[in-house]
Amino acid sequence: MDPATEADERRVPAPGADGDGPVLALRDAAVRVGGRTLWSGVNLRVDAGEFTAVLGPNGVGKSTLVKLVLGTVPAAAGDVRVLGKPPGRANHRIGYMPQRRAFDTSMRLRGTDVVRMGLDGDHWGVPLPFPGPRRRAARARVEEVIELVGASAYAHRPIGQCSGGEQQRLLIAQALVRRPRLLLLDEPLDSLDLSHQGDVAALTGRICHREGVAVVMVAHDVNPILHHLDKVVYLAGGGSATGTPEEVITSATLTRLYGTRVEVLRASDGQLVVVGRPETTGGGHAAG
Ligand SMILES: Nc1ncnc2c1ncn2[C@@H]1O[C@H](COP(=O)(O)OP(=O)(O)OP(=O)(O)O)[C@@H](O)[C@H]1O
Repeated sequence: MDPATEADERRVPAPGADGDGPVLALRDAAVRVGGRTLWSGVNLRVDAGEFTAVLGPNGVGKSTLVKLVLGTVPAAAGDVRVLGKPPGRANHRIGYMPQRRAFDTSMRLRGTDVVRMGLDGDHWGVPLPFPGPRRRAARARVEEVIELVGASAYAHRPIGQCSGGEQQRLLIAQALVRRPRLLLLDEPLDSLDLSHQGDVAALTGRICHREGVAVVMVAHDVNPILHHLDKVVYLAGGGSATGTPEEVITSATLTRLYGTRVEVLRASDGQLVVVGRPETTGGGHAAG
């Protein structure tokens, strides 16, 4: 970590302590990629300690919303603020876990090395030559965050030998190691079995609500995270709906967004099933 970054981190106030401004605010935002508008009119406010899901069908532009927040895709319209600044200016306070990161079974890097990379930035696998006290502080923070995500038992193993769920926990630890105020997770539940989905969802909910980190998670299926969520932004048909899951995942709202009759059913175990979405080929589909 360079000295400027370290100084920045010392200045990082407790969540909510630097005024009442939102961690993330989109007002009438739109994005264009490859010459076409993916979505427009998106409004979203995320505060410290709030867990928000970005939902919608494949290819609608969920990952692009994350890239907009990171400043790697520009807004075509509207206003976007991240910790009060234009996108890209506060990235050192954002923990980002991109979509579909998997490690080859032959990968020799240990889990602790992968977490440590969150501190070392671009120096993949080559720890920076920190002087003694900073090296000790870095090591302590890596251990702390590994404990926070419950990965102590396997963090010293080569990451290629960890299961998908274990790897996801270590990647969340990597995203958390610099004490971000905003955590952006792009489909972290993808390719996990149901039990691991539940574990990672609960872990994310705990980090968000107990540590005060704002979380924005792209999800294909809302059900594993439903009970932890404060808010959803549902993208479909070039538009969006934002609100609590109960407000947004309804037959009326999704019918309006998709422009065709869509029905939301609630199973006896509380799971949501969306029937009749345009890309749905079978009898039903988990909500998301
Ligand atoms: N740089 C680019 N140039 C052209 N098209 C792009 C670019 N980036 C993304 N797209 C297209 O924009 C659309 C939205 O992509 P995005 O990855 O945001 O969707 P998504 O909702 O996250 O999809 P999925 O659920 O399948 O991951 C896709 O059709 C994609 O091919």
